Amino acid sequence: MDGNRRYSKQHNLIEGEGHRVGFTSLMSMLKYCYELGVKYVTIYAFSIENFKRSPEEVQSLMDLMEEKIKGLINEESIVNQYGVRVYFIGNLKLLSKPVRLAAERAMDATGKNSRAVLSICIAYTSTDEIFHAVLESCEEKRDKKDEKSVIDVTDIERHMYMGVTPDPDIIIRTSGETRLSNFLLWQSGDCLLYSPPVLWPEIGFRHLVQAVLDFQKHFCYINNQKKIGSEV
Ligand SMILES: CC(C)=CCC/C(C)=C/CC/C(C)=C/COP(=O)(O)OP(=O)(O)O
Repeated sequence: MDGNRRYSKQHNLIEGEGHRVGFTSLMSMLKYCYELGVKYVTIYAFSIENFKRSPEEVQSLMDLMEEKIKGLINEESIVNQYGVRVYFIGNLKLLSKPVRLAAERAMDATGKNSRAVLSICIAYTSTDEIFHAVLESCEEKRDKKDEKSVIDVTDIERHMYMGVTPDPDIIIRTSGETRLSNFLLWQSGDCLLYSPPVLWPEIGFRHLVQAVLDFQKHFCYINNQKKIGSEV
């Protein structure tokens, strides 16, 4: 969700307002996704790197997160309207207690929803996720005194925070940026990156449709290549 602060500046809004408008865009995009039948959506809401922003900005973002996470479990929220199970993904120990508790409550409250899955990456970076997964895999081997003492890829994947969802088909990053910024590096090997030239608060239905069309074009090409036996 790139570009919230630039949107604030461009529209002479007070600092932090861009993130509020960004949250409204997020809710609209989720509604479009669920209406189109997208079952898994993962959002990059706050990276471990984001903790390096000014203490005031971090605090105001955490306050916003707490407020919005609590709102997610209201009866009329999109999450409940569409039967969405929510996961918070990342190094949740790094969050303040109120945000962590709100996240845990939202995961509990939506635990029985099964029509779609929303994974919210918060205090997340991909390298941190991979490091934790490798560490936990090694500890598991050590504790179980497994005769097969070497870890393999399936061990690491079982311990990924993202183990609750399949690998993504499309990553959408706004404001024309084509960097992954430490997001889903392990999971995005075969993924389309779509980068519309708008700030996150300006994203709309047409961008989602374009992303899906690009994806379909890309995979038609790959499937045709497979049919004629070429290397992809
Ligand atoms: C509960 C829940 C899911 C809440 C989400 C709240 C929300 C909209 C968070 C976005 C935070 C963020 C760092 C956005 C990136 O824009 P930026 O600050 O990097 O903007 P810039 O690219 O213009 O600097």
